Amino acid sequence: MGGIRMTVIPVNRTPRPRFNVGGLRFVLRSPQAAAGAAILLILLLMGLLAPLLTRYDPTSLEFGTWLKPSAAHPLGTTALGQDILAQLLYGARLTLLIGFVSGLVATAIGTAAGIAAAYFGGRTDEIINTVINAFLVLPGLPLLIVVGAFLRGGGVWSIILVIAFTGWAFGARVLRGQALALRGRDFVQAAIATGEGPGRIIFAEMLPNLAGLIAANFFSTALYAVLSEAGLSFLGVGDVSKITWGTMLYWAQANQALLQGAWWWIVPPGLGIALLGTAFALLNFGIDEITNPRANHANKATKVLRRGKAPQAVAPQPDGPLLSIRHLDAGYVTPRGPVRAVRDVSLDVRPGEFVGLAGESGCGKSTLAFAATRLLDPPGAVFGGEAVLGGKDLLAMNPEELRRVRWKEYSLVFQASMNILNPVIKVREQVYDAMQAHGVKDKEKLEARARELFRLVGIRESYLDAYPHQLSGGMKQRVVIAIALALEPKLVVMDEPTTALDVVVQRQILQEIDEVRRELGIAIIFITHDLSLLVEMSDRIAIMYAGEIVEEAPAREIYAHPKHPYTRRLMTAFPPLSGERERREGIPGRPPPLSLELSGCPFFDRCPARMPGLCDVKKPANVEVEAGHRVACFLHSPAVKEEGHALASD
Ligand SMILES: Nc1ncnc2c1ncn2[C@@H]1O[C@H](COP(=O)(O)OP(=O)(O)OP(=O)(O)O)[C@@H](O)[C@H]1O
Repeated sequence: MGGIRMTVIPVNRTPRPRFNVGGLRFVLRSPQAAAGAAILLILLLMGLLAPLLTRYDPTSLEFGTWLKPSAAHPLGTTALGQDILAQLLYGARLTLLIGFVSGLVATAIGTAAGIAAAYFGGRTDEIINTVINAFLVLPGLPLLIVVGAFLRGGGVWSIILVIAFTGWAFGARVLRGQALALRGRDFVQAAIATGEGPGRIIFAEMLPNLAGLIAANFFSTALYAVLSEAGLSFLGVGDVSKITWGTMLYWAQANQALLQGAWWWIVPPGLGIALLGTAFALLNFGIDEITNPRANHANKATKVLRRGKAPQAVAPQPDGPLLSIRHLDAGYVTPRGPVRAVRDVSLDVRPGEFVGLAGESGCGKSTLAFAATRLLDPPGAVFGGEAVLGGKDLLAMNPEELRRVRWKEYSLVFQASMNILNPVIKVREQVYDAMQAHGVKDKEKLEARARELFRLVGIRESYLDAYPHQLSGGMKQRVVIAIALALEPKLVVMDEPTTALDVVVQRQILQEIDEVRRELGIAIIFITHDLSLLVEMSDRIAIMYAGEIVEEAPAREIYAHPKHPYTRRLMTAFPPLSGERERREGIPGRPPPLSLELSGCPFFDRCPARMPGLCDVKKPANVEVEAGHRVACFLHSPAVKEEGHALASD
């Protein structure tokens, strides 16, 4: 199915941050993050409480030189007679500031560049990617030294700028790669298809999924910043008049502390840098663990609890169709001309009715469903006709009118719908979102409705707290069905909603769907290849062939007395509802290409009962041959048949 798969069910998300990466709860949940945070906190406190932890001024030269560690100077003194403990404590301030601020600036640049490149693509991506690559191929240290030397004398802020300027590109590249993958995911495509703006998509859909990566990026850039500052200072390129752990190492080296055997001058700042690096690395791992729900949770057993509920009476079906499709023409605009996948199709769906749509692969079922619900994306196009839902022609609505009725009046579930669930957002919020987007704000109502929906589709309520990956495919599809039902639409279009699932789960879900629609009186258009399934479930079945509806009748009637030769062949191609399984015949031949215009019956070439000179010359009209039973075949329409014969003998 080209062009239509991105269109989805009514998930409308509100842009709110869903990650509280810094939350204490999260830190406590990951031992690594907890250890990293503890080390960082200690180093931070060292800097902040420096005046309380030492009574010495770090720049004071009043002590003896090269003093070994002692009670008066626990870490000894420098060659100039400064107290090393005081330098270590005060040095933590600038070291941490440079690490954090450079990390933040570089991460912000990298994130903005990476996401902008991935989201906007095309020229924007080309330009940003070229700049990223240019920065990546420039050797890091020489670049740092050159820019550092250039900005020398600019103080701490110039160091921060230098580090951020040279350190953003790696993060940008990683972010771009991830964001590109994310942009192709169904839930982002869904957001685009439902008309969400770039800001909302980037901040509400993409950023939460990239939060782990961005956090990891921040900590690795902060680590890079601390090491770069140490390196620059060590080489004397930084501002060596300031006290940082890097400049401490510079002065120790400049005074040949190692040759003097003054290890106490080198070890403390070296250890400080190593500890800070360890803290950032641990936080990095921990945050990955926290923000990546897959890594965080073992895949739990996803046993589905089904409730034993007696089916209730079918909702009364008042006269008049809920959906009336009239002379719908739709298909695809291709370089080789239009493909007419839906040809002059008319079909009514009454309130509460279960209408099955069957036919071989490629006959236009999905195109019909998507076109009629105005969800056909380019290159798909509606060429003509109307689709009147509750008195309003969907095909004539402006985008705003359409947005108001879509999802509230009708929704859609298709085979890959479960992929529209955002993997990093709990299921509860995704169910809430659909309702919130249409005005339900009261938390209690939202929760009660979410629970009710889960009960309806047969999922234990506790799974509202789960992330999508914790659910099996069947459960995810149930969640999507629950969301599609959230606003109690009058019509739900289901395009092979269970095909990707195993047979047992398929059955269970289909029974649930049937019960739900009976309970809520929702009309359903159900598309599947499985005709025997449709016969069991549907009130009415429409058979499509080569873009046309060739037969339409109550389910039992079409099963017991199929009239169109194609329907008959289709029935024999499927196993019977009961009795022994036997080998089934396929239908020989292929349907005609939908790019062709056909003058006669589209089944002519494969029809065992074809009447040359008639069926290939004139198109049989779709007429009601018995109450509620329509067929487009000369064999079953005497009047038309006579007319056709007259034509054939002309
Ligand atoms: N993007 C596209 N460009 C051109 N032709 C397309 C495109 N998408 C679908 N088609 C054609 O439209 C016709 C109808 O496709 P459609 O998917 O509606 O059939 P279907 O009956 O739903 O098939 P299936 O059961 O396999 O999903 C097919 O012949 C298909 O090749």
